[in-house]
Amino acid sequence: MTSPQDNQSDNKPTAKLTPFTYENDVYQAGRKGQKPSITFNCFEWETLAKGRLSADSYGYVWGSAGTRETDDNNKKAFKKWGIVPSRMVKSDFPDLKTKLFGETYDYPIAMAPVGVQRIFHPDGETASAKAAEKEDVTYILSTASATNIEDVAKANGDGSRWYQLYWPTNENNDITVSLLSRAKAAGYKVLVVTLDTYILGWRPSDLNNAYNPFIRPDDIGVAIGFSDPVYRRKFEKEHGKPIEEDLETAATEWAHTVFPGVSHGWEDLKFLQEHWDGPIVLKGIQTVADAKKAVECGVQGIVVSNHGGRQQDGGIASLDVLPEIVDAVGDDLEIIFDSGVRCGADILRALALGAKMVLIGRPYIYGLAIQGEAGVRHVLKSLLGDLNLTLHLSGIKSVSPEHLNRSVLRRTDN
Ligand SMILES: Cc1cc2nc3c(=O)[nH]c(=O)nc-3n(C[C@H](O)[C@H](O)[C@H](O)COP(=O)(O)O)c2cc1C
Ligand SMILES: O=C(O)C(=O)c1ccccc1
Repeated sequence: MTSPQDNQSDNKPTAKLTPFTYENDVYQAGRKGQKPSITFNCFEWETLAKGRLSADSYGYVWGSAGTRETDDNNKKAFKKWGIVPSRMVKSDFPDLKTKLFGETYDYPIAMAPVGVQRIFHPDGETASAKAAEKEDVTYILSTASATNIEDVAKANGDGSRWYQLYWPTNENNDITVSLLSRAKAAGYKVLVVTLDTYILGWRPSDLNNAYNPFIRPDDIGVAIGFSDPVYRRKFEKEHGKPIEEDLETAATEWAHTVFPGVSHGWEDLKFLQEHWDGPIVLKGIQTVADAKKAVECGVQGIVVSNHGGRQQDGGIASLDVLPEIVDAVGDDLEIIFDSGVRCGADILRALALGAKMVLIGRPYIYGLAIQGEAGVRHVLKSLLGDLNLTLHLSGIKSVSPEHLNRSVLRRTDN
């Protein structure tokens, strides 16, 4: 990636003729007869992944709730906003840096928490976390991961990482405290609490395959539970044997611990705030009313997300609720966005509507399925390269709200 600069004098066009961009590398390699090993067509990543994965695994990542209406709406919503370019803007490549929670992040994208990644590639989360570090993109680790908190931190090295909590409901909260202290000790800086998944949604593709990777005993989605000292002790005390002697029961009980079928309430947030001293972000907010409750509770951020349409059918697009939520609480906490982002223009649109950061879900998992770490890196570099050029060719100097805001968009459906 180019390192963006914005300190050029105002009266000279200064964009470098041969920037060190991904596309430039690819075109240069082409002169020597080398063709890229993975497509640059972002929609074909899904098709390629389908060719590589078992029907069960592909169905799991592609799957959405019910009739897929929420997922369809997510994708259609981006098309309702056209990007209107400004001309004669003298500037270098845009500055992609974004500020959240008092920190500067190199890029305005992060990798959404996605569980069970070893069903997509044997290297699973390790490959994704390595790719994240190499591309300077934040990795968000899911509680439903196939790799434990400490091993992912090791793979991520000096990279930026956040931890996503599926919030156990056991009586005295000791498992929650254990997960939080492990995440803190392993260098995860921000706690993302997912609110929309206290039970998995109605997913016809998984039902047809009779497939739920999370309840398998081969530690595909239970690595964090199985490696947790508090959960291990609790299991042993209750069953009189270690987890290893009854993986089946241990997996089922862990699933019930983190997906209890009942939501926590707003009042419970206090407990997390007492046990986590960094920023807390609530993922899954879709209404102004809930966004205001998040402000009242004193959390530092929200992810406007409908889980990529995987949880509730018949929902509206996550992008459609973003502007009203930004208008209501944008000055009070940080707003992050996900659901349906597939290309650079989609990232641009979500940022223009007021998000400070955009999470990428399925696309990087398709990259993982196609070529492990290299596949994830390809997807990240492609999305950033596409974003970079789309901004630049729209005459937008940076992703800060000063330059990238609603004035660059026009509704196309009225
Ligand atoms: C296979 C898969 C597993 C996921 N697992 C989690 C998870 O463990 N925790 C979570 O908060 N969200 C999870 N999500 C939702 C993503 O974090 C994100 O909200 C969603 O993928 C965004 O939509 P998109 O796929 O259209 O980009 C998962 C999504 C997929 C596709
Ligand atoms: O599939 C999902 O969307 C999800 O959040 C999840 C839940 C449990 C295990 C793996 C992923």
